[in-house]
Amino acid sequence: MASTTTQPEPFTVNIGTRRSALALKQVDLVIAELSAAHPHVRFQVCAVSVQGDRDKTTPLPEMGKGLWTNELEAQLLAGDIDMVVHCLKDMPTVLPAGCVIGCVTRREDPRDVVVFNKAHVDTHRTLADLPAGSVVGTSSVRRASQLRRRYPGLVFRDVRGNIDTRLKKVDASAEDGGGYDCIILAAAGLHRMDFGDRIAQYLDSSTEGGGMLHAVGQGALGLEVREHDERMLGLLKTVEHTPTMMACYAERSLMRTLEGGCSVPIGVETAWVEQEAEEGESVGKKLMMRATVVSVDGTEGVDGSRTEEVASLAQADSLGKKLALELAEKGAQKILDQITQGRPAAVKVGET
Ligand SMILES: NCc1[nH]cc(CCC(=O)O)c1CC(=O)O
Repeated sequence: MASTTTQPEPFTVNIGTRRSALALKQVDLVIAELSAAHPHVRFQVCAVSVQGDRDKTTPLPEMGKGLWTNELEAQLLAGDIDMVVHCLKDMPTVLPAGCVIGCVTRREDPRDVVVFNKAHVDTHRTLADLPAGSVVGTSSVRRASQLRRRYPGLVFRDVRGNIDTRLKKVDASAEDGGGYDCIILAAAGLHRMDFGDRIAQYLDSSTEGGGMLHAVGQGALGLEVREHDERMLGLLKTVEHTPTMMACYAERSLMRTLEGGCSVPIGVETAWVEQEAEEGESVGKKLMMRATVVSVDGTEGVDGSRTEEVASLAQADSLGKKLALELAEKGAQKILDQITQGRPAAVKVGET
């Protein structure tokens, strides 16, 4: 008797996304992973422009937290779409009721990088090569604050737009002068868009001459679904990258505890560290996390790190909370209160 295997019934999943080239590339990457695991599922991409795409003039810190996510989450809760692919770093640490992060996929390089305008590519390799008064383009308070602290002679100017727009703006500076000597971007976005050849310098805690810590969740993709949608939750389990999910959980817990938002100068770095197994001890996995909170003008900074065994999301959450409380006691809360209570920061991103 020939055995017959019943093929699962095909169905369609509607995936919500922003319209930017990076967002569409990221959805393609996720669909490729999901299709390999679930060949009977069809995927429909539903792209929309969101507040952060439409409003290109208001400085990001003044636009609130859900500028990249709110409209997509409304479609998810209305049942118009089944899932949303977000850049995890753009997701507020508290989600709307009824929404959950179904999974986090394998992380791209989480570091920030330096891209010089074309007039400098043969003479400048690092931020340390820039003379005082050079102009660095970034709309990120986190990036500007940390770099003001390490390179007090540099000038910071807002640069808005998607990756290709920002690359065009920095390259236009080579022709028309003014503009930017360099801009700061995420390695992940450039790698995914095949612009890796524009990267002159990677920035992290080990950068000679001064680097920076990346944004919470940077380089990772968060796949958001309705909290009781078991079919979607089941699909996503097959593309989850657990080490990334746990590390990002710890990072988001730190930011949630410090009540930061996407536009608050908090930087993090996480790494899984092997631990020597003591005689007879089971070898667990330890997660090292370092974090920094810097005043907008770069004159004050609080840094800390903590390493703990993390084998569950609860332990990841606890690590983030503990490090956040350590930073708060060391003075981070005072810095954050100055920013969030609307006290005019000494210098704002966008002022030259
Ligand atoms: N809204 C900006 C944004 N959100 C996510 C990324 C990079 C990709 C990622 O972190 O996964 C970027 C671009 C940048 O910071 O250069």
